[in-house]
Amino acid sequence: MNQSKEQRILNFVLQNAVRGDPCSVIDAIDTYCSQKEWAMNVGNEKGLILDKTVEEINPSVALELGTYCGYSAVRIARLLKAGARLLTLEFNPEFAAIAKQMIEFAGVQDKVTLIEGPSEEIIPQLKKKYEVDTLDFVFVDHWKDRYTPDTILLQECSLLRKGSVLLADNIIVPGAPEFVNYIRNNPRFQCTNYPSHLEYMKVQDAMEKAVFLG
Ligand SMILES: O=c1[nH]cnc2c(O)cc(-c3ccc(F)cc3)cc12
Ligand SMILES: [Mg+2]
Repeated sequence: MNQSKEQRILNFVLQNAVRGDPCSVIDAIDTYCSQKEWAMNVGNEKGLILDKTVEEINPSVALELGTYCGYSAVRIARLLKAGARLLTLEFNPEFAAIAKQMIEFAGVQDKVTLIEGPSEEIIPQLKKKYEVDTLDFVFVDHWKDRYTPDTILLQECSLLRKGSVLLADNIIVPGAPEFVNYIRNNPRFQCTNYPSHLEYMKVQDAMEKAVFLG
């Protein structure tokens, strides 16, 4: 049976990166996806904005919506302090299976909990089933139509506290205009826009940071 693109990305990492070295995994994915096959990893340009945001917050508990192949999970987890953890949600079983292997190869599996399923079902379980109190950081990078409902759901589930930071990818491409309108007009969030480019392309994209004011 033909291999998927995601399996080809993983194979390239297994053959070209160093087991236990998250940076080599990140570099291998960026090399493959910029030279061989485009894929929707956040990439190295927007990845630097993600890095700086994570370093600034130094989160104890982080959530990622949209794991895909695990590129940003590895990117975030490599920066987490001892004892800190990342929960990452992926709806697509094939993507989740690839990401699991990617995260383990990178050696960050002790910091990452990969949860397979729809975000609208998992978010309400985070407190009781996954022992989350509140979230320090949320990377929003799943399906644009879920950005707003899941941001509302996070609030309804009391998962955000004063100072919780959301960072959303793909504000321009594919675009999340309804989310931008919601978050920028919501007095409970302080927003900052970070212009950048679509991963591996000379196309304008942007990330939006939204600090929950409580
Ligand atoms: O669906 C997406 N989820 C999360 N991130 C994405 C991302 O960074 C880029 C894109 C994307 C962008 C342009 C295109 F022509 C086709 C797909 C989709 C997602
Ligand atoms: Mg994205």
